[in-house]
Amino acid sequence: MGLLQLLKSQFLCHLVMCYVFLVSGVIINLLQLCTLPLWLVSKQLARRVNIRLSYCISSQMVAALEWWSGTECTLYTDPKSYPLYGKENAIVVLNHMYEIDFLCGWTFCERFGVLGSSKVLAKKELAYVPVIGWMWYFMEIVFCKRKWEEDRRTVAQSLQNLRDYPENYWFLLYCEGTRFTPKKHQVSMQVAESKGLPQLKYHLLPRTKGFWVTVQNLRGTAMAVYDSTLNFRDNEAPTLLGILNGKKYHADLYVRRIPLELIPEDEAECAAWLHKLYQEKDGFQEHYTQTGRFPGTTVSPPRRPWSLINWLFWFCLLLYPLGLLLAQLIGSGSMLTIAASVALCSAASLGFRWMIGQTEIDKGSSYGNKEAPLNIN
Ligand SMILES: CC/C=C\C/C=C\C/C=C\C/C=C\C/C=C\C/C=C\CCC(=O)SCCNC(=O)CCNC(=O)[C@H](O)C(C)(C)COP(=O)(O)OP(=O)(O)OC[C@H]1O[C@@H](n2cnc3c(N)ncnc32)[C@H](O)[C@@H]1OP(=O)(O)O
Ligand SMILES: CCCCCCCCCCCCCCCCCC(=O)OC[C@@H](O)COP(=O)(O)O
Repeated sequence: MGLLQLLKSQFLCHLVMCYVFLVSGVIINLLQLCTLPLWLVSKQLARRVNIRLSYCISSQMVAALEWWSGTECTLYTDPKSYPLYGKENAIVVLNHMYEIDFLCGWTFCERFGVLGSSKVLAKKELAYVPVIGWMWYFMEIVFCKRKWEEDRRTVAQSLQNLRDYPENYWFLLYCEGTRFTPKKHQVSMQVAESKGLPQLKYHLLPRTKGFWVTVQNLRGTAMAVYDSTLNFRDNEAPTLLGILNGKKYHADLYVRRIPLELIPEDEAECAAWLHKLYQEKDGFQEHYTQTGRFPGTTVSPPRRPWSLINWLFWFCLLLYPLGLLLAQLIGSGSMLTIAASVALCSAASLGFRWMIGQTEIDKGSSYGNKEAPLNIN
C-alpha cells in the first residue's frame, strides 16, 4: 500500500471530511432557508440560486468519488445522442443494484453540467437525512411513500411543478423501487410469474406506475428517456465507505436515448413497454457478464475541476476555525470541556455513520420483501 493510499484510509482523514461535509452542508442548508422570501419575489431566480447552492453540497460527494477515490467512469452510448446529453430535460431509468449507483449518476450529471438541477423520485424517508434530504426540499425533489393511493396525487403534482423549471435537468427513476437483494428478487419473480411476465436475472420486476405518471406529467418538457444500465468492473460491489477509504472503482454505464414520443400514452401499454425495456436491460447485463463490456462505442466524459475547487474551498474555509477551536480547547486545560468536546465529536461521527448507513443495502427497507397484495384481474 502506497503512502497516499495509507493516508486515505486513516480515520482522522475521514473525521475531517465528515466535519467539512456536515458543517458546510448545514451552512448551505441555512443559506437555502434564507432564499425562501425570494420565492415570493421571483420563483425562477430562487430556483437558480438553489441549483448553485445544492451543487456546493452534492459536488463534494462527487469530488470524493472522482478525485479522492479516483473512480473512473466509462460511458457506452450512441455518438449521435452524446451531444444532446445535458442540453435537454430527460427521464433517466437506472438499475438499482449498487450502494453508490446514485453517486455514479451524480458524477455523470456533473460531467454534463446538470448536477445542481438533477432530480429523482425518492422515498420519503430520505427527506429527513440531514444536509442531503434538507437540500432536496429546496431542489423540489419528488418524494413518494411507495403507497400508490397516496402517491398518485402528490407525485403528479410535484412533477407538474417541474414543467417550468428554468434549467435543464435529468429526472432519475429507479423503477425497481428498491435495491436488489436475492430475497426481493425471488419475491418479484413470483409476481412476474403470476402476471405471465418473463423472468429477469439481474433486475427486480419494475414498478410501472411511477414511470407512467412521470412520462405523462413531463411529456412536452422532457425530450427523452435515457435508459441507463450500470455495472462495475471485476464484479466489484462498491460502497461509500470504500470511496472514503480511497478505493478506486471502474464504473461502466450503458445509455440509450429513447425519444419520449415513442413511449405509449395509455397506462397498460406504457407498463408493457417498461417491462419490455427491463427484459432488454437484463440482456445487456448478461452481455456484460459474458464479455466484460456493454454493446456500442465508449467514451469517457472528462471530470471537471469545479467539484474539486468547491471541495477545497470548503476545506480552506472550515479548517482554520477548527484549528483555532482545537488550540483554544487544549489551551483551556479544562478536562470537562475536553470531555464534552470528545462526546460531541463522537455523537457527530455516529450521526455521520448513520447517514452513510442510508446507502447500505443490508440496512435497506423491507419494501419488496413480501409479496404485496396482487391486482390480478
Ligand atoms: C448520459 C448519462 C445518463 C444517465 C446518468 C444516470 C443518472 C443520473 C440522473 C440523475 C441523478 C439524480 C439524483 C440522484 C441522487 C440520489 C438518488 C437517491 C435515491 C433515491 C432513490 C429512491 O428512493 S428509490 C425508491 C423510491 N422510488 C420508487 O419507488 C420509484 C419506482 N416505484 C414506483 O414507480 C411505484 O409504482 C410507486 C412508488 C409510484 C408506487 O408504489 P406502490 O408500491 O404503492 O405501487 P406499485 O405500483 O409499485 O405496486 C402495485 C403493483 O406492483 C405489483 N407488485 C407487487 N409486489 C411486487 C413486487 N415485489 N415487485 C414488483 N411488482 C410488485 C402489484 O402486482 C401491482 O401491479 P400493477 O400491475 O397493479 O401495477
Ligand atoms: C464529501 C465527503 C464526504 C462524503 C460522505 C457523505 C456521507 C453522507 C451520506 C448521505 C447519503 C444520503 C443520500 C442517500 C441516497 C441513498 C440512495 C439510495 O440508494 O436509497 C435507497 C432507495 O433508493 C431504496 O431504498 P431501499 O428500499 O432499498 O431501502
